[in-house]
Amino acid sequence: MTSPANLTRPTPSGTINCCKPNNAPLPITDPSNPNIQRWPSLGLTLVHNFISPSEEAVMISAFHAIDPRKEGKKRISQHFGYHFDYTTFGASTTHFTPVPSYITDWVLPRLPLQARKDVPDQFTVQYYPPGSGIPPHVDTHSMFGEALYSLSFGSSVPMVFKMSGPNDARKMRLPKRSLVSSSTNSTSDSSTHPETLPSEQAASTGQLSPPSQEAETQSVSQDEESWELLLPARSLLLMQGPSRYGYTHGIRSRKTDVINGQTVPREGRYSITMRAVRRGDEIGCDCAYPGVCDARIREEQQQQEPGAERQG
Ligand SMILES: O=C(O)CCC(=O)C(=O)O
Ligand SMILES: [Fe+2]
Repeated sequence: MTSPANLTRPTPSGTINCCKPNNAPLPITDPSNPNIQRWPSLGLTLVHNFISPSEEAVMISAFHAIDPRKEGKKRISQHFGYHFDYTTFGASTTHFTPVPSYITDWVLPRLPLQARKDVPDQFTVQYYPPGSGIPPHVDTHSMFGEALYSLSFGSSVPMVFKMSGPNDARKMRLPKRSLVSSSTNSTSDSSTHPETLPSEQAASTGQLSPPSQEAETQSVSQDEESWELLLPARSLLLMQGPSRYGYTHGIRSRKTDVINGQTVPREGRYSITMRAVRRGDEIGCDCAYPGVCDARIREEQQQQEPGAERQG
């Protein structure tokens, strides 16, 4: 399917190129590949038909071979690749869950990579039962490479984007809350969940309104500055630049979506979030969004600690 992504919410004018009728950002279709849409000012790329329907069916079966649950309200996560090490605040070199062949054979070789260091080595496969979502958040800046990938399958869903503001910055400075989704594979204890990064444990800075079950009830706010991007089944979303560092993304918990003017019941959706773990000296961030940057928040908090060395 190559239909254009459906943008159903308005965005404020400003740095984003907007369009009528809904004032939402318009994509540019790659002249040499109609499956690829880009929003250059946001750093977003959407690749339609990234996997085939038969590959999708195999991936769904593989997920449920590990966890048969399909009902319920909770997002279910499975984790593959390198685990986080809370002692080093980086990736463990020993704690690793083998990555399934559907990822190594079908997904990784097709990723649009800017650089070799962007090759993801941490994978979160999630199942969203119908009606469930993920609260708005910014994926941790310092611990992962810039390129964040999300492959959707099973069904389509609108993802909500919103430029972060003071309220998001304030939330990121609150003490950590429960963060865990329902995880079932042997490797999916909360310490390996990418939503529970060391930075969050220490400083509650990993993600905004972290994607906890408790927070699932907290719907993504319906305001004029947010807008939705329909992620079709079998499409790959790449977030870089402003969409990676400055915008929150999330999925509203709701039973139906309005897609192209039609009310459509939510179906079960799967996604694979793919990230490249940063190690050693690579850990850090100098983005243009310090309000929601875990590296900056950590610096602030270190300076506030009694006995911390103060510069100047
Ligand atoms: O399900 C998705 O497409 C996105 C999930 C996400 O934002 C995350 O795991 O950080
Ligand atoms: Fe995310």
